[in-house]
Amino acid sequence: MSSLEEPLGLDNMPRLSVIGRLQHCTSTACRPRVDEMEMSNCLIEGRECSSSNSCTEEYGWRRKPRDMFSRDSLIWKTSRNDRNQMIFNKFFRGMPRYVKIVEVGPRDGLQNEKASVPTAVKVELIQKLASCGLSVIEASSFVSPKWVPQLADAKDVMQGIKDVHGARFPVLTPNLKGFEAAIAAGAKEVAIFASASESFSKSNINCSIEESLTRYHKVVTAAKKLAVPVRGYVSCVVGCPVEGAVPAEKVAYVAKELYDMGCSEISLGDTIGVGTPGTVIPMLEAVMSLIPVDKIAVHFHDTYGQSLSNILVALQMGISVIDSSVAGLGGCPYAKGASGNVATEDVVYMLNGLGIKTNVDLGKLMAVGDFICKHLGRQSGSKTATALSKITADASKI
Ligand SMILES: CC(C)(COP(=O)([O-])OP(=O)([O-])OC[C@H]1O[C@@H](n2cnc3c(N)ncnc32)[C@H](O)[C@@H]1OP(=O)([O-])[O-])[C@@H](O)C(=O)NCCC(=O)NCCSC(=O)C[C@@](C)(O)CC(=O)[O-]
Repeated sequence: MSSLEEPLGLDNMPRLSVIGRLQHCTSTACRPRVDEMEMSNCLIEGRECSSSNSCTEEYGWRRKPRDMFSRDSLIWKTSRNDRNQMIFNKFFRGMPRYVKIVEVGPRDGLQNEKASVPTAVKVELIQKLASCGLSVIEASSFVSPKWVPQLADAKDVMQGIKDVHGARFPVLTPNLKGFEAAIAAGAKEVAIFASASESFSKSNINCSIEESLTRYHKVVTAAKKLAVPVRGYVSCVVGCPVEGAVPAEKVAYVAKELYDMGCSEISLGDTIGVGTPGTVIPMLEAVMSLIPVDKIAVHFHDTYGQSLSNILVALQMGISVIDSSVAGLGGCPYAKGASGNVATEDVVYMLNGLGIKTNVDLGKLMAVGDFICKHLGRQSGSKTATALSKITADASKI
């Protein structure tokens, strides 16, 4: 594989001298405009910044490129490792060293498939995913088969994976009935799913937010008695297909309710994938003001191609649990237009490039994506898998 095909890691970041040369490039197209360099007001992340101090401290490279990269400058003289460390500190401080990926393909991925996937294929999919090093794989849902017929075989799936080791296999439970069925089928972990939007709560689980919280309280109480960990989802954390923008305070409220009732982890779902860093950051800030960051997971759908940028800001904010779906499978039957989850392959590729460990074997994962896509008769939703499969037949070397 050529160097271009590997994710760019910190060790192979372009040297600052190269960036410096780019800054000095004489073409008018790329030379910083004098008015950009000299003006006392500059625009940072879309907002006006009148203080020249904050601009030069935080974004000095924008205001004074020549000084920063001149041959006499400190940066020019420091060793390459030191320079990379400086870059790391500037952009990646606070990012986790290890990220737990929660693979939701067998549940979120398959719940929206038109064609019914045979139980044996689901079981094989889960086995293969576990062999990639994924430590948490959401296996199915114990929901009403009238509502989600695609997962009506949840009990059989649990039976089929009872001898699969090395990963945890939580399942979704919408009520006590689902919880009891899940436990009887051998589930050791469950997830409950509330919404930050009233309309979506009604269409997804046929009750209001408050009613769902009362229902979930009963599930968590029953789970506590059996020492079964419960994950709590909040859907529509940025936007709702019916109501539009969802206030961050509402998301924080529902997240806190789930946390206070005893959920061990809160996954924040951008169900219809409308979030951008511009809306995700304030939403995460609101939740993080009420819940410890190490209890928060992010769950992005890639409808508008924003997932990776949203994940990057979540990482920068210290979040270390990311939900994703092999081959980008997925979508919610009750959220019209919602596309698949962010592809696990794309997440792993980005995390590899950032030097963040996941313990997931990308080559094996691509093969699993290939396996399920062939069964579904569709192309992979992963850009990484699509690109790398064209380049190398031996993906295990990645
Ligand atoms: C919540 C209910 C059950 C309410 O559904 P309901 O119709 O209001 O419930 P009900 O209590 O009136 O029961 C109706 C029938 O369902 C049965 N029933 C009742 N509960 C169960 C159960 N657990 N398992 C099996 N059967 C069940 C019950 O026994 C009865 O059967 P009948 O007497 O008519 O033969 C229904 O709305 C439902 O199952 N909804 C689930 C919908 C779903 O799975 N949506 C996708 C989840 S994805 C998501 O939420 C987003 C997420 C998590 O991925 C994150 C993100 O992307 O944002």
